[in-house]
Amino acid sequence: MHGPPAWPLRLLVAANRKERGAAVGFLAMSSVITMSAPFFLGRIIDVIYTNPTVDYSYTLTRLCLALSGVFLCGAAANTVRVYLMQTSGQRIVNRLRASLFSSLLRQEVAFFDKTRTGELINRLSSDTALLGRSITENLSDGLRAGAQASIGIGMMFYVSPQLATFVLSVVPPISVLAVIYGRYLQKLTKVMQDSLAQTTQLAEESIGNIRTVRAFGKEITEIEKYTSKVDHVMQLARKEAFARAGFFGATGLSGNLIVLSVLYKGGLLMGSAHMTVGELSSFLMYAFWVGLSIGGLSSFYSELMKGLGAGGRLWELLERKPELPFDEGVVLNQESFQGTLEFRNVHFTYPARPEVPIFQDFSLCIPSASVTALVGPSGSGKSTVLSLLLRLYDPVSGTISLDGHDIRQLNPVWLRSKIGTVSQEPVLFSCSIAENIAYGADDPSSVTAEQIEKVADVANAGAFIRNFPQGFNTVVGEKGVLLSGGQKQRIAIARALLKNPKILLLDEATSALDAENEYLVQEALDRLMEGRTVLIIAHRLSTIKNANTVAVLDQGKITERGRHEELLSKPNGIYRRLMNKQS
Ligand SMILES: Nc1ncnc2c1ncn2[C@@H]1O[C@H](COP(=O)(O)OP(=O)(O)OP(=O)(O)O)[C@@H](O)[C@H]1O
Repeated sequence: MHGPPAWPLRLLVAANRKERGAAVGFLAMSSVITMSAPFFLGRIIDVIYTNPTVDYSYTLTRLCLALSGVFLCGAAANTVRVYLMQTSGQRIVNRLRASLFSSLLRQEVAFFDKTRTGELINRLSSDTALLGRSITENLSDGLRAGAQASIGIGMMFYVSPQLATFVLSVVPPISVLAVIYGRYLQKLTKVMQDSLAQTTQLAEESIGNIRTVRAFGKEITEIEKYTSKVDHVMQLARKEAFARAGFFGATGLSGNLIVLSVLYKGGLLMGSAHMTVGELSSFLMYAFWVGLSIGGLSSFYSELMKGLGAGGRLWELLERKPELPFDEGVVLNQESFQGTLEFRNVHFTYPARPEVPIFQDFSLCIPSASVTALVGPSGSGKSTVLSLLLRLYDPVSGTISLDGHDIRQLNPVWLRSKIGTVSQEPVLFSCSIAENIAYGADDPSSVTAEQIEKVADVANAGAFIRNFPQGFNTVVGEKGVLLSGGQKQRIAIARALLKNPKILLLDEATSALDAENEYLVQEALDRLMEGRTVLIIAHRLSTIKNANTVAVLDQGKITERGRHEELLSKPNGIYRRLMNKQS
């Protein structure tokens, strides 16, 4: 098991104190009442047996009525206990989910390069529920079984110490069996939850990419892959079922054997007049309850082991410290913030692929309030430059600075709040267009409809949005599938306009838009770029020609830098070759 074993208990302690106290109180009450029943029932039997007292029917009625009242209280206490445990259980699951989600979203981007979405979703939905159930409802049932077993055993000794000693010599072997079974279950659950996580991963990927799956006609392949994953889960479930069946068979058998041995030994004791029939009946009922409670305890134990099996992975994720800081560091004041960016002797490899160097001695200055166009062959690392500026990754060595401050010293949340991005394939959320645009603001709820319409107009998006029947309330579908590429881009530009950042990172679309769309997007981009520090991954000649500087990225470093015409005039320049190839 990972992490300190006491942590599920910590979670439990975190649940509402009053509720917990009340639940334990009601638990004690219902257990005591349930366990007093056999004693009084034994008394009643003795009353029935020794019938010829004067007040026979009066005593019997009174005893039965009193006992019914007590049972009623017991039932009420039990009802409240179950209710409280169920609600506090859900609260713990919710809290667990919220903390896990919050821990996940703070992780560095490299973590998501290595971990798959479906797996994380499974941890969030299935593992949390399993663990939550195991430490609440199950714990409550377990406590009850424990309380009843101890009271029962105590009462057995009270009623007949001789018989009790005889019976209890049978219990230890069953406990050993339970421990072995629990260990096995804990291991199995870990494998099972991992396997379930893989299944969710596969489903998430196929459903999320249904267009690609359909275009390649791979539905059947995907279905087969999914089925085989599900089959694997089934195999594991079968193993668990087998162990469970054996275990429960064994405990059931030993329960019956205990009852039989009580009857046998008790019969002998009664024959030698050491016990009354009422006492033997009470004892039998206690033995029966103890048997049931021990059964309950073993299922509690096995459920707990399952919870701990699922909990180990959750714990790893909950406790994981992001490798890059999330919201700490220096914040530059408004006056000293200019927006000059500089890479100096940067070496970089992706953490997921440390053996492949992307940048070696990469240096580049991006002056404030000017446009720098970045060009270079495909795969040369242009998008990586943008990722490093957003501090999605840290360089292996060298520095990246903003106005002379190493960005590793700056607060990443502040840094990103000053940077706007529009990528080739802008990602929209499956909400309304207005909400998608407002996403750019620090506080989306304070953005007015007028502000949204204004930026949409500046981004040349207002007209087409108003043409939709639902206007700005049109829902764009998952990742914006209900919009065209050019429309998505203009919405992304409006979003960036609303953010109004000093620094702008743009990735120009390579895919050709039609002339009309192209013009509208270009005009919107030009308006967006005005007065900001811009780094643009440029593909279009017009963008390159208009840039204040063109930087050529090749083989992990900037090889040439200057205006378009200057670079073109170099006879053997890489830029010249690149441009020739393009045209
Ligand atoms: N998250 C990642 N983990 C590991 N390697 C990556 C990652 N992202 C990109 N790479 C690798 O880094 C190199 C540079 O990729 P990058 O996307 O920066 O190139 P690019 O110049 O923007 O390419 P293009 O013009 O085709 O978009 C590529 O070889 C790519 O395989």
